[in-house]
Amino acid sequence: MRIAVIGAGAIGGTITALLDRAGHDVAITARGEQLTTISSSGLRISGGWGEHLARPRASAVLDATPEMAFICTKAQDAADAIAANAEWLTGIPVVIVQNGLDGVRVAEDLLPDSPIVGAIAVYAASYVHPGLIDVTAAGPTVIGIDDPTRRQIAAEVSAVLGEAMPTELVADFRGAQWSKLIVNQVNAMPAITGLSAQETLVHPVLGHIVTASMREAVRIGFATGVRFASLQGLGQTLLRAFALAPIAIGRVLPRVMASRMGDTPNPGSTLQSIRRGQPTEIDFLNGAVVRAASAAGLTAPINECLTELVHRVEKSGDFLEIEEVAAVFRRIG
Ligand SMILES: NC(=O)C1=CN([C@@H]2O[C@H](COP(=O)(O)OP(=O)(O)OC[C@H]3O[C@@H](n4cnc5c(N)ncnc54)[C@H](OP(=O)(O)O)[C@@H]3O)[C@@H](O)[C@H]2O)C=CC1
Ligand SMILES: CC(C)(CO)C(=O)C(=O)O
Repeated sequence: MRIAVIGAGAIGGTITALLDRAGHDVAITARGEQLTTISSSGLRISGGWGEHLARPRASAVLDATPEMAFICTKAQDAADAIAANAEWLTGIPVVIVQNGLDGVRVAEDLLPDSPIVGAIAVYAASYVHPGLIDVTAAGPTVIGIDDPTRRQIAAEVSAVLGEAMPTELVADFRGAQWSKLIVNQVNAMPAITGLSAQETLVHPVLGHIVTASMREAVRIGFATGVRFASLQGLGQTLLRAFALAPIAIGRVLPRVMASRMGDTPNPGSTLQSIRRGQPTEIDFLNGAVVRAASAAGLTAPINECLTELVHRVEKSGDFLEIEEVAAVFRRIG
């Protein structure tokens, strides 16, 4: 099948390489050194799904209409990326592989004549350098079948992607997005400290703060009527217990998440943006929790503080020492 991937980073690179390995004709949009390298030497994947050197067609924007497309940018870049390729994306299934809550709506607004399918990557990948993506933890791609008019198309997307990597269908995509938003509570601390997600989750002080932010996000979810769908072991029942439990007991959850990430250090996608000097997605992660709280007349001070600290590191380029982070959170209680 002729498939396009927009965004040649960790997730777009992984999808491209694995679809290429499965025998599909893949075109990828890329920029700068990543474009030059993929065009000259191909795109290599390593890690959880083995090694493969893919030879996709690479260009700055698409130049033909594929039969299916995957949008794999960070949330803040999706609108520009879709707009730049819109003429080639009209009328075909477009799959938005993105964290946060907004991806499907943004794509639907820009591509009213294309069936949009929401997807969530539940694996971890790192952009190592131009031409090389490393899968640090394998896992499924969760695909939404919540819209009955697009259920068949979502099933086709799952069948095609399923030839390349594991997929799961989920009826409550919004609930799955919220569960992933809770998982993404692990992203901020690596971006603030420069440490891996595993290091921050097991650290006595940083892990405590992540547990508190996660619990705050879960509580905001419940307070605003979210039904958490089952994703990575998280779901309504476990998260209800987590929301009520004292922090000392809740600490188990981030520790379990760290052990599930395995031994390869996972920087998370937010620290990867910081390392490349790019704007982060934090306004769509912890920031989404703050907005959900505010819309319901509530506050989410821990998520607000984490969002601000990530923006501080984004601007300065300097990571915070653990003691500095601890002092900030002591002040907000
Ligand atoms: N990495 C991970 O382990 C996981 C990531 N996710 C989610 O997947 C999504 C993608 O993340 P990830 O792959 O890590 O992000 P990356 O930053 O690695 O990749 C994003 C890619 O999009 C490209 N891009 C940015 N703007 C445009 C544009 N206007 N037109 C075309 N391409 C553009 C970037 O190019 P350039 O570098 O030139 O700006 C980059 O290659 C995010 O929502 C993330 O939260 C979900 C699960 C795990
Ligand atoms: C779950 C996690 C942390 C996997 O890397 C992720 O979704 C991300 O990096 O954005």
